[in-house]
Amino acid sequence: MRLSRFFLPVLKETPADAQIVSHRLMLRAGMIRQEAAGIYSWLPLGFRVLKKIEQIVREEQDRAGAIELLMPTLQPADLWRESGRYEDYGKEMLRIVDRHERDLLYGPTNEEMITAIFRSYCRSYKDLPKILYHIQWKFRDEIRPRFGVMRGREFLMKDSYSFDLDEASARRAYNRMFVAYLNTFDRLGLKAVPMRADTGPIGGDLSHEFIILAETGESEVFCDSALVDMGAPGLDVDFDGDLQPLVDARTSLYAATEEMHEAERFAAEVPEERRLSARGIEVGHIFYFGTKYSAPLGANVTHPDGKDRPVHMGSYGVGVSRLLGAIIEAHHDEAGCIWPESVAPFGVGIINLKPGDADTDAACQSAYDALVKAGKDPLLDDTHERPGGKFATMDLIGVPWQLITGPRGLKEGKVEIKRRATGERFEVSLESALSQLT
Ligand SMILES: Nc1ncnc2c1ncn2[C@@H]1O[C@H](COS(=O)(=O)NC(=O)[C@@H](N)CS)[C@@H](O)[C@H]1O
Repeated sequence: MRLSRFFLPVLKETPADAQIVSHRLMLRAGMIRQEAAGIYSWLPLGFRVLKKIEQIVREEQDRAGAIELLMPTLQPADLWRESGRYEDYGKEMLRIVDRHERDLLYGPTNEEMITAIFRSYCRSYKDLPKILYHIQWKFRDEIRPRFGVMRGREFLMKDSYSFDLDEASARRAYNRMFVAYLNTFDRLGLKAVPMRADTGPIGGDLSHEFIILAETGESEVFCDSALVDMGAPGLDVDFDGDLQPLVDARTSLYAATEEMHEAERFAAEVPEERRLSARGIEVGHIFYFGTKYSAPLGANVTHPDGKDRPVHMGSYGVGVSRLLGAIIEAHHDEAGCIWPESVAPFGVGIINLKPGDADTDAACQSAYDALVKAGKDPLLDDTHERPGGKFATMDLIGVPWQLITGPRGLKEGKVEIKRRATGERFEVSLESALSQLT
């Protein structure tokens, strides 16, 4: 992409009302634009990152055996009357009446709808187990949307739903998602800690939140610090095998959100030097809630003994749009974002220090062509901005590598590459720069 043809409305000044660094940087870097409280347009740079995050979430769901579909954002109120949540959900629910005076709502989550889909087609234990998921926009009329996309009103969520014969089988689905989440957040460059969590409006009696430790996080959490560096299970995990030991290794160590925290247990179970209390960002939340929705909605299957019983279910959410904020909170410096290569909007930023100078233009073009060919998705700053401004913009938008070319360096056959995450700079020939970057 050539910057002169892109659409990157960076802001010179820091927006006053943005209280946390991820919100400030997303506005300054021209990634989002607020259209209303908690409702954003995703400008090209932010949208590129959102799609990369979404794709990694998708790949790890598929690896875990979940099947993707897509449900609408709008839902009939009658479904929620069947489950009894239409009234309970309260003011966070955006209720809509269509031209035929029918009650609709903008879905905050999809337990009812996915259960209605399941009950329409699945009647036998032979149809189980199933994990179905979609990646779809949700609406929750938060009383105080804040921190940019971190707590929006319209936000993108991956929500999966599992259907099993009984609790034992449902726990295997829960374990699949637990492991898939650890791998997902690891691929996003995040250290996510699974914590015992409250089940809230979703319900059930088994739930874990996946928390990124960050001082600007809204959640207060307490855990055994040994959990933080435990690493992810790895992409070669056998999802058809017994995942319980992997899950037990993590859930046997103390980790709880504020609502679930038990100070005495914390003191008794965790050696003092490993007691970590911190603030964190909830990027995922998984639940097992048995027949909470399948019973009222009549989602029954015939068991091998011929008896009909409601299926056992769980739901598993990831805050896809929230993850942009979480990744910036975890990876930034005073100059701007520092995107992990897996989700960076561009792989390499080429800076032409003197557009119009034949040698420099030629060097930039050949670097650009080589990087495109290598699938590195380069951004070429071919604008007539002064060099200082070019460096500042490339640092702000957080592209992991910069390739800087100008007439002086080229005279000595040199270009400069800079690693954004560490600031390291290397003066090398264009050839060796390209062999390093491709
Ligand atoms: N207002 C919000 N803005 C941005 N992300 C949000 C918001 N509310 C929730 N999320 C994200 O969505 C994830 C799942 O939301 S949830 O309420 O915990 N779980 C569910 O809705 C279940 N139906 C899981 S499928 C959360 O872990 C969080 O990362």
